[in-house]
Amino acid sequence: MKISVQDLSVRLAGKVVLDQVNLQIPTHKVTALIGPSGCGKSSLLRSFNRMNELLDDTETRGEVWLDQLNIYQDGIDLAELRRRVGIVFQKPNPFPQSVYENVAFGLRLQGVNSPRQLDELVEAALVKAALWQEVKDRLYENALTLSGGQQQRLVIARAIAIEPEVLLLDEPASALDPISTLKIEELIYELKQHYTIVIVTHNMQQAARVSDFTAFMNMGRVVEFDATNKIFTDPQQAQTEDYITGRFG
Ligand SMILES: Nc1ncnc2c1ncn2[C@@H]1O[C@H](COP(=O)(O)OP(=O)(O)OP(=O)(O)O)[C@@H](O)[C@H]1O
Repeated sequence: MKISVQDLSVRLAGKVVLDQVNLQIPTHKVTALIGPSGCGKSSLLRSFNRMNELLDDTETRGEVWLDQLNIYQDGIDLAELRRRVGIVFQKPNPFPQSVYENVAFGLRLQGVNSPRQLDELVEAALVKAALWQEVKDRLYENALTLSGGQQQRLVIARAIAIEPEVLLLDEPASALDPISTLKIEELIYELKQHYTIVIVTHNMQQAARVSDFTAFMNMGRVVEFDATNKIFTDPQQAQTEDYITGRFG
């Protein structure tokens, strides 16, 4: 297991958004979080690198373990935690700087200063993000001139340049056209060889295509967690079945 969630409850502005969640996220697999709008998928995802705390008035109880580290214990280095557990959001958010600089930025913060080493690591990250061929002649153009799908792959390159162990993807393709979505899905398939991936998606076909395991959530709880194939063909809970057959949500 890469991440172990134990009795995790989260309140945002006094409202319970996660209620005693227990979940085990397997290493080097893709785990999808699905469920109706507002059920707590993003809040659960953000608890894996303590991003909920960036919001006002949050309260977290319970434990989240990253390997042997209890990430909610006192004295955690949050910058290092967020290096190990990177996150990509729905809307691509590259910096308004060059393609190259978007990827180099985090590397410089990690202390990589040699131009040759930076060049190598930027290229490697863009290759891994399946973007290199499209941008190798545009490295010094503003990242905002890329298409939305390219921008999202750039953001993924930026996240993986600093060698995270876990990649959190919060609806990474929902703002993209079908072809860009397919590219992101193919990329997820490649990336799971190196990273543990957790993806929030509204799109059940997408969850079925890209994930190995699926957690179905409802009203702040994990109702059912199992192999994706099992969840979509033989769910054990009536609520899960109702959701995947489109009876609610
Ligand atoms: N900053 C906030 N302050 C207070 N409540 C919030 C905040 N962000 C989210 N919530 C509430 O927390 C609950 C869970 O939200 P969350 O975004 O985790 O759900 P979700 O399943 O990801 O939803 P969606 O699929 O619509 O994105 C919702 O009821 C939402 O209204």
